Amino acid sequence: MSTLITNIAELMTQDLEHRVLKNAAVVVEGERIAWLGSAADAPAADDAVDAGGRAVLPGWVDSHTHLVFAGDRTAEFEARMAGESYSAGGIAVTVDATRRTSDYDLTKLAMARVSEAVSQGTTYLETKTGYGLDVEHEARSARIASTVADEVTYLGAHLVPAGSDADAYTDLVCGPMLDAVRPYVRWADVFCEEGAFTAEQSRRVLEACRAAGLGIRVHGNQLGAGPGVQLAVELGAASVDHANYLSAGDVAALADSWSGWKPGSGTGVRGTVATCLPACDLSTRQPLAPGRELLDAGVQVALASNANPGTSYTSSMAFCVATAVLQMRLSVHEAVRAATYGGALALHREAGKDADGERAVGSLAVGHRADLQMLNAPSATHLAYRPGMPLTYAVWRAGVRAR
Ligand SMILES: N=CN[C@@H](CCC(=O)O)C(=O)O
Ligand SMILES: [Zn+2]
Repeated sequence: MSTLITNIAELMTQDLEHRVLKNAAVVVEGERIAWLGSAADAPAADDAVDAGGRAVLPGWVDSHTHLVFAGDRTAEFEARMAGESYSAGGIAVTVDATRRTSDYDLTKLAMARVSEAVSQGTTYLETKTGYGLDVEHEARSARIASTVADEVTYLGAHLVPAGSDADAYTDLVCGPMLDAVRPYVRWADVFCEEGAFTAEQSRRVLEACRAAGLGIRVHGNQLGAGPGVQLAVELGAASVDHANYLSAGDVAALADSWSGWKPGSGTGVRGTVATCLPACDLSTRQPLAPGRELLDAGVQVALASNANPGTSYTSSMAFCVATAVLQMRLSVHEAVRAATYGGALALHREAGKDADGERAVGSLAVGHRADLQMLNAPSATHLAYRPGMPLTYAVWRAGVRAR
């Protein structure tokens, strides 16, 4: 079954050549993109959709969310808006509520959050554990996450639970807890920050998880300068997320990590993506991550929602893109790229693999997964020009119409 989507005013491909086509068309066949180009040259298909002069771009790749949780942190948010600052300790409130929620209810909550994201144009989504913090509940979160998200990250090292010794808890994270989550996860993460895990503890977690075959990522430099970025680069993490407080040395280390990468062909050795989380920065009143500076230095940048109940209770990637343009000084093309191709790069899914039939996501090209969104607007510029407007008009996820 094939579908021709035609009469597209602007097709922002985010492919390796950064092509933006006018008066374009796309053919979707099964789960893949079978053809794209000028509408005048489009081949016939079983079915046709008239875009009516709207814009089409890749679906958002949200490479950083925490969706498996229960409970509410409105009071903490209100206190923060009244002047209090965010601290890692708030995580414990969500851990408590999450542990007290049944599998069925927790799954329903997570599924509803994924649906919310998809209805706003997200077509590929990562989510993390991290609100279980004991072997039983981390394994449960990982299992539930694996039923609702495309990619699952083990974040047992989110917070040292009250009453636990930090080093003993780190041993647990590196040992029995890792064994219990291992069947469900592809990535491991650590919150390397004052009040969470030290550099030494973070290193132990990342090394143990890497040895177990997981890809690694880091929450770093969110609340102040710290060792997260350097550790992430040194250990070859796929991404360091937050990256608000960066020294010149941090930016240089991230840039250096990309020296073996050829952006024009998408080949070579990937470095560490800097994943900026602007919705979180606004909600915690932190300075926005220096996305402009990172791009100018040659760092590959992603934008993600960081949807979670504490610091960023939104899965709106369009909001992140608008903020990146309006306040972080990215161009629309750069911001959309960071929210699509950048996220895919941070998840090592930008190129796909022939061997297991895994298709590339985050950009539009023949053979890639047919993950597309159509805006109720003639160009992607409207994402920033009309911030906050409900511009998602249609969504295809792996070739299936999801909205
Ligand atoms: N920074 C650490 N973890 C989350 C917040 C989790 C929470 O406060 O519940 C984040 O990415 O912002
Ligand atoms: Zn996070």
